[in-house]
Amino acid sequence: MEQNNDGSLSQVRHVVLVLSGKGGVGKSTITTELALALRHAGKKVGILDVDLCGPSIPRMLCVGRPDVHQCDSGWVPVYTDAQKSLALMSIGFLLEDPDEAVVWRGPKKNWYAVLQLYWSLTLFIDLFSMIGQFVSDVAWGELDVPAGGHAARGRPMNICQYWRISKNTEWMVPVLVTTPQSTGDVRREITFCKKTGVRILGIVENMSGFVCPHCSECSNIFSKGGGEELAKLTGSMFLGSVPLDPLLSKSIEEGRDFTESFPDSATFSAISSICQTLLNSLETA
Ligand SMILES: Nc1ncnc2c1ncn2[C@@H]1O[C@H](COP(=O)(O)OP(=O)(O)OP(=O)(O)O)[C@@H](O)[C@H]1O
Repeated sequence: MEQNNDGSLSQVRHVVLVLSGKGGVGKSTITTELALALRHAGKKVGILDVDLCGPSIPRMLCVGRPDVHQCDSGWVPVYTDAQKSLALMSIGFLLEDPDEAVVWRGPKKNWYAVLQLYWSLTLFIDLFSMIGQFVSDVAWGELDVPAGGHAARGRPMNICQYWRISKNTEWMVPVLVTTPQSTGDVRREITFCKKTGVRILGIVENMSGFVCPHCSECSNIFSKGGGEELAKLTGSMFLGSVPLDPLLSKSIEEGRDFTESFPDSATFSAISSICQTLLNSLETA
């Protein structure tokens, strides 16, 4: 397994894991938008979507459910552009129906019984170590930044543990996504990262204020600044905040590239600024 790991990720410069303490706070959105922003910055990027509970990144990038195949070095990711600068591999590509129970498509079908068993017992640990193997089973080729492993909610840290076991801790650079008020859940993830020696790249506060679709003014409908506060409290870097923007959710629903469609928006500036801070931290690490 380790050999495989080294092979498939040997030409990948950085691995950034996008985590949160709970569901629905915008892991997929932040992963997708950061990947697109990195691509705009001229980087070659890959996304690994390991959200078993509802892989949504293929929809966000408008790639549907292509038939994926394996080459000698693993699963061949799907490229979202002609220049092959944004690669995507999603666990959803291997499922019969991503909207239904976990049932692998094609050759992975023999996992079905095992997965069903683990699913019903909610014993995710072995399931996630299998996801860890999935990470190393993708033939990424040469990439600057795979912006995520988008980790499934629930037990994302099992993926970190897998990497630790694989002696690749230096790749583990989590970006933690929080909403302004749900910082307690992320705090637990930070504690875990610190205890296990996993380096934290920083915190992103998502849904930070609401952008009015009529006048574009941003109002703080919830409290603001929880992410920055948490960063200070835990000695982590604050990467920036992204507002709740109806134009962003519309772009995501329609599979359109927000960074291309709304380059003059404040939300785009926020995403670009996070992307730049991320790149600087990765380069100076
Ligand atoms: N900044 C934002 N502006 C507008 N809509 C957003 C923003 N962030 C997330 N959303 C919307 O919120 C919903 C949940 O986001 P997303 O799927 O990215 O969360 P998640 O943490 O990946 O969820 P899950 O844990 O279920 O996988 C989506 O409909 C997404 O379009």
